[in-house]
Amino acid sequence: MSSVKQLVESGCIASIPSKYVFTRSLDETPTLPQPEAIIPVIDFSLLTSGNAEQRTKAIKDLGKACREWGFFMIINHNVPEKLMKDMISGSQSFFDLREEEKQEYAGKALFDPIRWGTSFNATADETFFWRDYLKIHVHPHFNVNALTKPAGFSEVIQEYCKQTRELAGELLRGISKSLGLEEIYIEKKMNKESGPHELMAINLYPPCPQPDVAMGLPPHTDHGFITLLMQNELCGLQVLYNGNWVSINPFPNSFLVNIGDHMEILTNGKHKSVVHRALVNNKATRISIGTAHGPTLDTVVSPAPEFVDYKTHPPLYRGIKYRDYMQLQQSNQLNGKSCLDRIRI
Ligand SMILES: O=C(O)CCC(=O)C(=O)O
Ligand SMILES: [Fe+2]
Repeated sequence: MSSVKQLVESGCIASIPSKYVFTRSLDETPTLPQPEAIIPVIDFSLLTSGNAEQRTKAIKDLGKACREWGFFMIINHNVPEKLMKDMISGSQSFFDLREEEKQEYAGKALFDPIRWGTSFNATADETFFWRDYLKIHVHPHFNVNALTKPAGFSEVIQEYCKQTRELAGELLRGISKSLGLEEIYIEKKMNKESGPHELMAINLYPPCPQPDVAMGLPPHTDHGFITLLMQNELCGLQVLYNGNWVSINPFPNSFLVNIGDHMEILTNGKHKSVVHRALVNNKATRISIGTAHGPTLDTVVSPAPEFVDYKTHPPLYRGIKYRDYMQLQQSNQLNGKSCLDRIRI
């Protein structure tokens, strides 16, 4: 396997190999000029505020962001800035290891604990994406000894996951409340007691000589209930909003949150998963770190009774085990909402 990083470092390439040329359709969805799309910003300190009025307002805003965008930014959270920076520098150091050192994690299967690779599914992708990745199943079982290099990175990941798990839990409780349900409704559906599943994807997008021709990650939605995403200072993420691409320029020290397919399934389409993609640039390496928070692998997620009315709003999706859904996504091309479409009734 040749990584994009190795390709870039192997010499001065002026144009990208043909297998990376991503054909954009002629009726390409337009990208909105910046000031026209103000993405929702949720102040986490208000969501957890002791002031009932402030909390109620934050929960209402959260519900609106989930309904209208399926995407929002979180500010004033409790995850230390240094920990987020250490995640970025640890990730960079991992990808900077010699290719032979990373090979230990190459060619692994979807449910192997740690997997290093390139594109999305390099054995099946017709077009390669300009992205290398490190994927780690960080919960419920994360073996700190499984990732020995770079030194100390495992411990940083472990602490980061502990902190972001709390953040995700608070968001899921807020989303449950915003849906008029008991606070722990979604967490119960995740089988929280037996340890919900968390898959972390660390994405590395090296500088690309032809950024308009290549694609970091094509339009897709994420599996799981929500994904928490952070990045280094380089932008590239776009989300689909009202038929337009919106470029996301997050505030420093913030998190981005996507609604995933399992939230859409559970709420029978009330909260829709958001289509997003990652563009590349020709200036510097972009790193993003996304963690999908889903139920336990054996949980079957289906539309919950609270969102189903057999006369007016019957179930829109058939129930499927989280494990099988991930497998379904992995074994097909990453393409918009095509995975969710496979279980649509
Ligand atoms: O790099 C990004 O901003 C998005 C990454 C992403 O969508 C993913 O890992 O699923
Ligand atoms: Fe994604």
